[in-house]
Amino acid sequence: MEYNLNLEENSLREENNNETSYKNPIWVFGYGSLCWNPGFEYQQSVTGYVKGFSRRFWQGNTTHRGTDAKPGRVATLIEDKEGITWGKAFLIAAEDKAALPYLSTRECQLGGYRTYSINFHPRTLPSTSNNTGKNALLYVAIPENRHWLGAAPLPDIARQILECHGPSGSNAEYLLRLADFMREEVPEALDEHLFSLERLVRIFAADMKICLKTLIGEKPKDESRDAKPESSRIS
Ligand SMILES: N[C@@H](CCC(=O)N[C@@H](CS)C(=O)NCC(=O)O)C(=O)O
Repeated sequence: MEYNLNLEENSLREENNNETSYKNPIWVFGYGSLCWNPGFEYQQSVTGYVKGFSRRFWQGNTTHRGTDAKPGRVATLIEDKEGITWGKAFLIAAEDKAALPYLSTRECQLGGYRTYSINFHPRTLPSTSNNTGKNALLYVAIPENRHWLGAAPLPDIARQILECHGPSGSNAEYLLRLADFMREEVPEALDEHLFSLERLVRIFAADMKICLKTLIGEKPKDESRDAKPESSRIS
């Protein structure tokens, strides 16, 4: 699958993976672990969405939620003309010199993602008048990368997620915290792929008498400068 990298409103515009500083504050849009575990300092965050893409657990991962022997599955975006993907955008201060190098290592070097820019639509901040949203960096794994796994039957993906674990924790934590983020932040949004996987993981865990609470552990602390304690409901 080739991404149409031309400069249409909803397309991805590739950026230099190694760009580490910008003259102005810059938005980074997260739609996977960045939603609940950004791991970098930011000035503010806002829930929002991107158009023209859907989220899929089609990216393999051996450095955070899996191993070389048993790769896990993490989120990426695929082109979908009718798609809307909700996530969270983080504003990084222009003088911040740590966040982008951190993200480049975490996402690109370790995860096989590439850096793009896209228009995102904040839910609460006033979008620009012509409703094109705000420009943001985001990290997307495309099929040509070395970790790509691609589509598979949902039960197979769910079993893989339930079985895998890596240096950052269980693959199940990754899935369930993202589902939790969506329920808490965007209860009205439907993400059939995400919630079907969550349902299957919960069913398989019950069948195998796996305690998900133990598998998931404590939620990472928020790095925002005005961190508010967040409820982390995992049952
Ligand atoms: N780029 C997506 C996905 C990012 C993602 O999930 N990356 C993984 C694999 S490189 C990661 O950083 N995981 C950290 C973790 O699982 O705690 C996002 O915006 O959230």
